Amino acid sequence: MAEDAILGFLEKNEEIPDSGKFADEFGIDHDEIVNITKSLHAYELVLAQDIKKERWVLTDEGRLYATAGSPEVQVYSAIPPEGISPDELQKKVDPSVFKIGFSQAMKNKWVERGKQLVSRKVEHVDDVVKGLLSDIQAEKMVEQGEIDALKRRKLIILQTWKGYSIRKGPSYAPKRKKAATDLTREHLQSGAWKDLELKEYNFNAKGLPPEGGHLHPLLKVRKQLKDIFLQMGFEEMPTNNFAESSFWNFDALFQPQQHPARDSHDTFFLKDPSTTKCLPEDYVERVKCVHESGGYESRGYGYDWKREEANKNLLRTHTTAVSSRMLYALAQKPFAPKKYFSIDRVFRNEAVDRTHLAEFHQIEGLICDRGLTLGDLIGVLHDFFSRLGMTKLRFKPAYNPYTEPSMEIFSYHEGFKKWVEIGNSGMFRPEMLLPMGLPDDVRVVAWGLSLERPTMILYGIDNIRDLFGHKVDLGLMKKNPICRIGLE
Ligand SMILES: N[C@@H](Cc1ccccc1)C(=O)O
Repeated sequence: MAEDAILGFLEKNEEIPDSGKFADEFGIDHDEIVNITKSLHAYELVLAQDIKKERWVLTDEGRLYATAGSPEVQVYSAIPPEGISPDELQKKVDPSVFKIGFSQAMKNKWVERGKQLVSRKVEHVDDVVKGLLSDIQAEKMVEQGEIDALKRRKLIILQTWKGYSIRKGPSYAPKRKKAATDLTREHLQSGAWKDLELKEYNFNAKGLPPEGGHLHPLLKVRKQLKDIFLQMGFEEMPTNNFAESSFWNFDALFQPQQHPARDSHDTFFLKDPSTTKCLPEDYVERVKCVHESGGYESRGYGYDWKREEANKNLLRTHTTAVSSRMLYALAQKPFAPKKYFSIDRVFRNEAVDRTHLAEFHQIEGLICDRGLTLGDLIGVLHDFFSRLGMTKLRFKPAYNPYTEPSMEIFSYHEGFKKWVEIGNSGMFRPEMLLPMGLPDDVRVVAWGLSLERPTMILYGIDNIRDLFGHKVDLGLMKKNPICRIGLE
């Protein structure tokens, strides 16, 4: 509308001498005229020249008096012909104008103060100030002396007004063709493409920054944990076999064959191949013996151990299966102390809910050395978890078939204001280590935790399913751009 008005006016007239007056005449907001003029000027449809004008405008206070009357007249008018006590008068006048109004009215000698009463000194007053303010509002000429007085009373201020004088430019046309940014399907269908003016490409414009990859929260926390283990001098165990035999997953860990965890309700057994063919026979024999009748100062479980049960293949239910293989391999060589860790996927046949999934990740650490004690385990757990930001730890006696003593690990969560269980730990039993062939003064302290639990705590996620598949919130991932932290 402003554009049509300007270009249309210049079709018949030489010049718009003052954009301000033009805006008033056509009833268009001056800011709009200014914006359109700038754009028309940039495309040389018009030539615009700056004009600056200074003019007096009313302050907020000035605008108030221009309608309600000056404070001195407000005070004068509040005084009845018979006079009034100062207290009464004060009650009748707006408190924001009373003081200035009263002193101004005294100065003008319109009112006088007797012993008890304030009374009018003149019969009639003109509101000169109000009149002057209205004149300034209407941009009428006002004498310099009056201007100075109003300025001193902060009722008016000088404002610089900026506008343009506008003439036709070299590319003037009564109507501007809008340059299209895209060639659309509509342009093609309607035939408008034929005389379409396309906006030129701006090769200097900054493009959208390209998005690099981002680490999934689980990968990010896995990386942090891996770094912690490496800083503490741990070696990573090979964890690539999700499929494992019951032997390494349970039997080698002195987990009896009737244990409920070995039920198909808790464990996924493989159909094909359903059994393993390759186990170290003499070690299997020692494991069978320790389950059935003990040895190494143990009484064993006293049941009939079945090879078929140990042969059954399954999806590993914990990464302690990896640890049992590693410790057995270690026992086959002259003894050297070791610190091992693993972080990988495990599987449990569990009902899925907001805190359980049928597959998740386990973090496992173990230290194998002569003469280790429970104190060593507690010490290393404090070191490990404090590197994750968990400094307040508590331990609770627990039971695992393969550790004695065993401890659940709790950490105080400042946000939840409570102790939350974060892992499980213990010292591997002699019934597990001695059949492997480890020297009898070698002790192994170990602990395990899920990767999902600390990730959920760190990212404030309360449903484990939000960490998997299409449910992962991209906003969450965008917190971890790969370029900054590096892919492992
Ligand atoms: N394997 C145990 C964790 C653990 C590892 C090592 C020692 C003690 C406990 C679990 O699945 O919960």
